[in-house]
Amino acid sequence: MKAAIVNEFKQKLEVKEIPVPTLEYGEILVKIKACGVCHTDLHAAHGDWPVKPKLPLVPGHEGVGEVVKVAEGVTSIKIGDIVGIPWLYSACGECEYCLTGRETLCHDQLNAGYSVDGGYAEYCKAPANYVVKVPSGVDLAEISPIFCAGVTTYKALKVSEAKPGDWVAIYGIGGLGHVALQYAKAMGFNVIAVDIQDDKLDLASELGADLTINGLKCDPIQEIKDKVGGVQSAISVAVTKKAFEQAYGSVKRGGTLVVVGLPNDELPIPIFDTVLNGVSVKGSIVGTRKDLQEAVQFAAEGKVKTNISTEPLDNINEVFERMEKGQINGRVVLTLE
Ligand SMILES: NC(=O)c1ccc[n+]([C@@H]2O[C@H](COP(=O)([O-])OP(=O)(O)OC[C@H]3O[C@@H](n4cnc5c(N)ncnc54)[C@H](O)[C@@H]3O)[C@@H](O)[C@H]2O)c1
Ligand SMILES: CCCCCCO
Ligand SMILES: [Zn+2]
Ligand SMILES: [Zn+2]
Repeated sequence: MKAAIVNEFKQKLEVKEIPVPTLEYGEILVKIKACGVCHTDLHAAHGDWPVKPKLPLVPGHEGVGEVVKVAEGVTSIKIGDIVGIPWLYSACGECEYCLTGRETLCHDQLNAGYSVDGGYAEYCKAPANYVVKVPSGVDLAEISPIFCAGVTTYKALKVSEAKPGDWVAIYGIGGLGHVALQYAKAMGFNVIAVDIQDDKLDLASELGADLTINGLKCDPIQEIKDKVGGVQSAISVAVTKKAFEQAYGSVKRGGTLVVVGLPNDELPIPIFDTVLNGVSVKGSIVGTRKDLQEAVQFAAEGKVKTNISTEPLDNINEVFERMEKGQINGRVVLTLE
């Protein structure tokens, strides 16, 4: 099968023929139709983070497609089902986290497109118990980004504990941020979109943002204080440290910063201000299978619409170059025949 392979960090991916995965007990084989390109895939290809991915690696954790084979032990999925293979590829199912609805914190989890091969390929295998079904009648390229960008930002908004009517700021209106603001609106929040590129902010306005701020043209902290007195929650899904510092400074007393974006950097948090203002800082990683089912349902009902452009798998290196330059508005989705 055709696949895009990371052989070495910071080198171009190689698109070549590799064997179709063989199934083990409880696994399914999915013919991938579409796979969104998450900035995490670029971090993986660059070896940006302290925990490195396997090499060689087939990236991709927004892969969706048709089940073409099921192994012994599979009961929940059948041939012909349409499913997605998310970041949470598998977990142990037995630890304190798996037993309390926090499987994304499982120490024994595997991650698609990072610790095991993912969706940048014609076929991808996965444990049947950790894929999530796609409702019928849904466009596969459009639903693909929900399998990471969607579930991650939906979960982050839940983690923020904002209430309907609260002001919420989304820093970084890229693949994650452009769906984050839609989930926020659907959940009843007032939304401020912050980015450093006007085309992203134009998209944010089209998608329903109540206020947009270009962080290069003014100080978002001051602007947010002047306009709404600070936000109850700030969700940072940007890729540079500056956004996280600004997001922290935007949060009003008793509010929450949810850290989602993953520049390999530090976030200096002022101790005195954090205590005096009773500010919470929470990390949030993807979402559980249940969160994903809910996030998919929002999209299937038209409450969230991904802004996508499609590219063939062969163009992945050009797509990564554009992503690195911040030239992708919304999400690029790789399509496979
Ligand atoms: N925690 C998780 O579970 C999780 C899940 C998915 C992605 N991520 C991470 O989230 C980050 C974003 O992913 P993506 O696919 O949306 O990336 P993207 O490249 O599509 O979007 C990043 C956005 O950040 C904006 N940005 C950059 N600097 C900024 C600044 N100073 N202020 C405001 N905006 C700024 C860019 O203009 C762009 O719009 C990545 O680091 C990715 O690894 C984390
Ligand atoms: C810690 C890495 C989290 C990445 C989630 C999928 O983009
Ligand atoms: Zn991702
Ligand atoms: Zn576990």
